[in-house]
Amino acid sequence: MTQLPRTKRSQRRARSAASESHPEPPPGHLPVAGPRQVRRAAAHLIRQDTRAFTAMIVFNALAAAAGLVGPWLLGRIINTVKDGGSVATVDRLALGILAGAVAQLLLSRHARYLGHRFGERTLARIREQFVDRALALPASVVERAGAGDLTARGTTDVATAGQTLRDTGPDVFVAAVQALFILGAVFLLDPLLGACGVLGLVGIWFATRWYLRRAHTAYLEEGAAHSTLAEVLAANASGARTVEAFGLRERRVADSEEQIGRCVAARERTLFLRSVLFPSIDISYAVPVVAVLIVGGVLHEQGSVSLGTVVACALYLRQLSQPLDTILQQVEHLQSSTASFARVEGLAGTAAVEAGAVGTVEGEGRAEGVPADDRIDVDGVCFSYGDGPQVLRDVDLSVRPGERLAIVGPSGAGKTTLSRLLAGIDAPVKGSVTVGRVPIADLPPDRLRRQVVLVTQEHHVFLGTVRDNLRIAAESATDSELRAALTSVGADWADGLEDGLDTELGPGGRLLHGAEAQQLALARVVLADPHTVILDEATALLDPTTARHTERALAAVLHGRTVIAIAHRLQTAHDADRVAVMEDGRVTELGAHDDLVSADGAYAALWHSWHSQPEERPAFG
Ligand SMILES: Nc1ncnc2c1ncn2[C@@H]1O[C@H](COP(=O)(O)OP(=O)(O)OP(=O)(O)O)[C@@H](O)[C@H]1O
Repeated sequence: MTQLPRTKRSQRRARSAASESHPEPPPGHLPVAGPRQVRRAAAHLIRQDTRAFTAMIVFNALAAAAGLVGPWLLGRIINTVKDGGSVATVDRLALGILAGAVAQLLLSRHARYLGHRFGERTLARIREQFVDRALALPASVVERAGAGDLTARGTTDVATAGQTLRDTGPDVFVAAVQALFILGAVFLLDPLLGACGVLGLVGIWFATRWYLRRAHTAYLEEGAAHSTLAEVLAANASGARTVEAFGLRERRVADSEEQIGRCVAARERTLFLRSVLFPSIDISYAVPVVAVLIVGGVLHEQGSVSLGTVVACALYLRQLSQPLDTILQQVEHLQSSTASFARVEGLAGTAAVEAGAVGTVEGEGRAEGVPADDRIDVDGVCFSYGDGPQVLRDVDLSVRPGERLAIVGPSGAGKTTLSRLLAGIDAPVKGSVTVGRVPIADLPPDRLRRQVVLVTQEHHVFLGTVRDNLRIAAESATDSELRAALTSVGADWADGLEDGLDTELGPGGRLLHGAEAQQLALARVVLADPHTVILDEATALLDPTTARHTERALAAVLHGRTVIAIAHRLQTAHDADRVAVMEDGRVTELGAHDDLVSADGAYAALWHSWHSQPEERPAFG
C-alpha cells in the first residue's frame, strides 16, 4: 500500500522532467520541443560531423578577412593620390584589391561547398531520425494527433530545418564574422569614426529586438495552422465517400475555409512583423554612413584624419549593410526554421511524455523491459479518452497462456477499449496492463508484436510488393517462410501471381479484395508469431462466404496461441475457456460458460435470450 504514493510521485517527477524540455502539448497534439531541447539537438547534430563543421568555419573566416582588403587599400590609394604618390604605387595597390577580391571569391566558394555538404549530411540524419521516431510512435498518439500534423512535420518542417543547416547557418556565421571584422577595421582606422558607426546601428538593435520578441510564437502558430489545414484536407480526401454519402460537402467546405482563413491570418501576422522590420532596418543602414561622413568631414577640416581614412570608414560601413542584411534576413528565417526544428524534435518528446503517463508495476518483479512469461494481467485499470468520461473502471483480469477468453457485453460497455489496452495501443490512466510483469504499452514495437497482436476488420494493404507487405511483420523472413505463412492462412491466390512475391500491390498493381487483404494481414500475424491474439470484429462485417474463408484462415493463425475474442456471437463465448462479461466499463462476471449460465446472472440472461431466437442471432455488442 505504501508503494502507491511513491509511484505517483515518481510518475509526477517523470512528467515534470519530460515537460522541462518538452512543453506538455495540448491533448491530442504531438509535442513541440522546448528551447533547451532544440539547442541540445542542434549541438548533437554538429558533434556528429565536427570536422566538416570546423572546416566550414575556418574557410568562412578566411573569406571574411579577405573581404576587408578592398576598402583598406582604396583608402590608401586616395591618400597616395592626395600626397602626390607615383602611378606605380597606385597600380600595386589596385592589384592588391583585385587579389583580395579573387581570394575572397575562392575562399567563400569553398566555404559554401563545405557548408552544403555538412548541411546535406545533417539533413539526411534528421530525416532518418524522424522516420525512426515516427515509426516508433504509439498508434494511439498518431490516431489522436492525426496524420496531417505528422506529414507536415515530416515534409515542410524537415525541409525548412534542413535549409537552415545547409544555407542559413553558414550564411549567418560568415556574415557575423564579416560584420565583426568590418567594425574592427573601422575602429582601427579611427576609433571616433568607429564609435559614430556603432551608434548609428542602435536603430537596428531596437527593431530586431521588437521583432524577435514576437516572431517565435507567430511562426509556431503559422506551423500549427498549416498542420491543421493539412489534417482537414487529408480527412476530406480519405473520407470523400462518406462526405458524399452523408451530404457533408458544405460542412467540410466550410471547415476547410475556416482553416484556410486561420492559415491566412497566421501568415498575415508574420508578414506584418517582417513589414515593420525590414523598412526600419533599411533606414538604419544609412545612418552610420551619414554620421561618419559628417563627423569625418569636420575632423578632416581640422586636419585630424586623412581623406582616405574617412572614405575607407564610409566604405566599410556601407559594406556593413551586406552582412547585416544577411543576418537579419536569416534571423527571420532562423525564427521560422527554429520553430520547424522544434516541431520535428518534438517527436523525441512523445516517448518521454508517454512514459510519464504510463503506469508501472509495483515492487518485486518491477518492469525490466523483457517479459518474464506470456501471462497477461490487468490490474485495477481505469481509462478515459482524453478529458472524456471514464470508459473503464477498476478492471481486473488475468489471461493465462494458452487460454481462450471471450469478452461479451452490450454496445459501449468498453470491450474495444479494453482490447486496445491489452494490445498496448493505449496505456491505462490508472492501474497496469502487463505481459510477463512488463507494462505492455512500454514495449518497443518490435517486441510488442511478438507478444500481442490485435486483429480487427481493418486491413491495410501497403503500397509495395507482396514481400514488402509481409516483411513488415518479420524483417528477416525468407521467401519460403513468407510463402508458408500465406499457405497457412489459405491465401492460394498468392501462388498464381505472375511475379510471385515481387508482385506490386495497390493502385497501379494488383488490387486485393476484402478476403485477400485479410488473409495477407493474417499471414503477417503468423510471421509476427505473437503468443496472444486479440480478435475484435475480425469477421463481423464480412459476407458469409468471405467470413467462412477468413474463419478457416483464423483457425490456422490461432492454433497454439492465447486468444482473447471480443465475442459478437455467443457461440464464440460458448466455445471459449472463460467468458468475461463487461457492463458500463466494468467486468461484472467472469467464469466458464456453464458456470455463468448456472449462476443465472447477466450472461445467463443473454444466453437464454440468444438461444430462444435462433433466427435473430445477430452479433451483439
Ligand atoms: N476514440 C474514442 N474517443 C472517445 N470516446 C470513445 C472512443 N472510442 C470509444 N469511446 C467511448 O468509449 C466507450 C466504450 O466504447 P467501446 O468501443 O470500447 O465499447 P464496446 O463495448 O467495444 O462497444 P461496441 O461493441 O459498440 O464496439 C463508449 O462510450 C464510446 O463512446
